[in-house]
Amino acid sequence: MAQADIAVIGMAVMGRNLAMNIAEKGFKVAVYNRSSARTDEALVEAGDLAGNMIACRSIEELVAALKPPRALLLMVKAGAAVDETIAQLKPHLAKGDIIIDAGNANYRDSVAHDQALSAEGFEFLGVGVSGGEEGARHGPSIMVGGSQKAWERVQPVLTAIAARYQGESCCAYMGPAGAGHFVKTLHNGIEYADMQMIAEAYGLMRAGLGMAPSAIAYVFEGWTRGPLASYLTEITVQALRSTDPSTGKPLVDIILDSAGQKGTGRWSAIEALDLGVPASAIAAAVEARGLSSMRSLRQAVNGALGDAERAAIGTATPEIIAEIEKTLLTGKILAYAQGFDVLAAGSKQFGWNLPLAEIAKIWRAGCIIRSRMLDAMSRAYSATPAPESLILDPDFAGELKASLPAARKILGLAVANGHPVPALTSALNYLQQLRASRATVDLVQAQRDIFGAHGFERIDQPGAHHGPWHTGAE
Ligand SMILES: NC(=O)C1=CN([C@@H]2O[C@H](COP(=O)(O)OP(=O)(O)OC[C@H]3O[C@@H](n4cnc5c(N)ncnc54)[C@H](OP(=O)(O)O)[C@@H]3O)[C@@H](O)[C@H]2O)C=CC1
Ligand SMILES: O=C(CO)[C@H](O)[C@H](O)COP(=O)(O)O
Repeated sequence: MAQADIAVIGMAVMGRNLAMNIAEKGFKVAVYNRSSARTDEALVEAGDLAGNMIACRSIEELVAALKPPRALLLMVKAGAAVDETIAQLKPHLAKGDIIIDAGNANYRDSVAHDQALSAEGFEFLGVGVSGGEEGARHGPSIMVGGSQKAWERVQPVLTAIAARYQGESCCAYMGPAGAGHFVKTLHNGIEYADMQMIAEAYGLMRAGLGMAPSAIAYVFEGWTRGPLASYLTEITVQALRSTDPSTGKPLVDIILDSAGQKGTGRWSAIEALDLGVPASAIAAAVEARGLSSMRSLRQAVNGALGDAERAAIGTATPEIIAEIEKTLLTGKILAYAQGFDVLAAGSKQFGWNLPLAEIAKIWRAGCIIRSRMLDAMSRAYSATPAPESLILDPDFAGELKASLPAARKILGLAVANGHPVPALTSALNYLQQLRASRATVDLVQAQRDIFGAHGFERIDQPGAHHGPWHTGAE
């Protein structure tokens, strides 16, 4: 009998935890996985919650279990798995049924799915979900894109299962299809930058100040009570306090220094480039992960040029630690500013009218980049008119002004002493370029005109100009 409010397809980490979350909120959820063993495991793991779950072992069974119009939430691998699942579902669905892709899809795929499915009479939602396993189980941040009608149908479920920040649900409608996954992609781009900059600050304390992981954990723990308070700061403490049971060494020292990535960070950097918006801190973080995985090249360069001599940048005094905190704060504000600039540009380009203040609000809890700073960001974007950049919000401008001298000093020391700090320096250079009263591209314009007659504007006369360029010697 059709009795389930929603289906979840994909019983891996995210899907099974979302299903338990849905069941816990009092909804009936039909669950299905390509291989049934995972469905069985999910039901066992659900314990008492299994009473609100209907295990289905075929697509036919799944579709029959759902109340019309049927809502089917896919939580499978992004890309081909989504395409294949949609193709398998379609013959069994009726017009008006809703397919929800809640994985980390590329927003372009969501736009294409929406077009194809709506032409056949189905509804589509592209939904970004962030929070990992814990978030999926107890409250993720949820970014919805797609048809309004479909959103209204599933809003009670999605709003109920999302995280709450001071009583407000961290689930919101972002705009038409594509908007939800675009916002999730930029969430992950910011996530990459934040994580990389934390790792660079760690590197400065470890190799630059000679501190042990446990001592650095203590520093990060202090930072969880200040402006850097965030989930990522908290899990950094957890990571640095962990010990490898088999060797007794800090676990972080046992982990291969080669980072994985599934694509969302790279997509953020690509979208930023496509939209012509600088997102240098995000791009640097993506490149740092890519470079970390080029192990044979790294070894070859190390062998050819010798080990990088990472010299001390000082001793671990409270003063220098406070300066590193300010450096990280500077980088973090700028990375978020860049991420929001890409969102604003995408919104304009695609006519989405993305709610920037709302985005900052629903990122305050549940998601991986949840942080104290996002509350101030939601306030900043609630202003009328909204600031052109977060850097121009008086509170963030004040924070940057106060932190900038420390960031310059620390990053100067880092570069001079051989410490790689690509994301932090990218962020700082971005700001230094933005605030320079005169950029050095006057010379670039001169070069373009000399080799390509591209012309230039003068500061004292309107119109396009060429040369005259000096020729001959001296
Ligand atoms: N893990 C995380 O922290 C987060 C993940 N996400 C996103 O959520 C989605 C699910 O993530 P996660 O739970 O980690 O699982 P995975 O990304 O590891 O995907 C595994 C699931 O996909 C199914 N699957 C794979 N290929 C196919 C296919 N061709 N047809 C049908 N089903 C297929 C698997 O079924 P089977 O068991 O039969 O192989 C399984 O249910 C992904 O898009 C991911 O990027 C989003 C936020 C956080
Ligand atoms: O979406 C997420 C969190 O928000 C996922 O954890 C995602 O897999 C992280 O990306 P990557 O695997 O590329 O580090």
